[in-house]
Amino acid sequence: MQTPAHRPFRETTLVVASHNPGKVREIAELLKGRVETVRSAGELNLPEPEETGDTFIANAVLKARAATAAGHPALADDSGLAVDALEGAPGLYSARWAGPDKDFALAMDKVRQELEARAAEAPFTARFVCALALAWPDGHVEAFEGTVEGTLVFPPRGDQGFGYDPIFQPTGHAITFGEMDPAAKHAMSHRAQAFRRLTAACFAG
Ligand SMILES: O=P(O)(O)OP(=O)(O)OP(=O)(O)OC[C@H]1O[C@@H](n2cnc3c(O)ncnc32)[C@H](O)[C@@H]1O
Ligand SMILES: [Mg+2]
Repeated sequence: MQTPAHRPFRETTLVVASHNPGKVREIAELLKGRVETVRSAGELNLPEPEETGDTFIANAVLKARAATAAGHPALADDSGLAVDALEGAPGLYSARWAGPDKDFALAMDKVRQELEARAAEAPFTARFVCALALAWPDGHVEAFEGTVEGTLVFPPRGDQGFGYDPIFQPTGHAITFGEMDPAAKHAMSHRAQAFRRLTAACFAG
């Protein structure tokens, strides 16, 4: 059986369909040298669509498709933290656990409280998952997923990165993503893994 061909990205402008400045920064870094002009959804005043999908891929696809309204291809990221002892929570609700003020100190503490409520014992194994969707204005979509395994540590450590980074210690490392140099995080993160798949398929030459 023939594997379906991926559509190469040949345009000059790409919209990063995210309203999270931490993500936009990481994605722009990962796209460096591959795209001439990168615009963000926020800068184009694109609305933040409701994330009604029941998978990371479904949400990434709906965010990417919504952002093609500006007439350019758009790249969206839907990601989250899945904790084994919490049956995969917060998962798709990772952003929502931070509440309307996007307070991640609160969200990380909620994770700690939920683990305590279940009398879960360390090591608290978890993974970050990232789905990337690249959509074109004609409706074509390419989507890829990446993960990184690790354990959770409390109290949170480090002020690099964003979101749940200060409690996530990737397997094989003694520091959290919050303590890690951004370049080191980019070399191993769930986002970097998904990016590797995306670039091999759509930015290969
Ligand atoms: O939907 P957009 O506009 O892209 O921004 P968002 O912050 O709402 O993003 P998601 O819906 O994908 O929610 C994912 C949440 O998971 C967390 N997350 C994802 N990747 C992360 C990373 O690399 N480090 C720490 N936390 C991460 C972070 O808190 C995000 O807010
Ligand atoms: Mg979101």
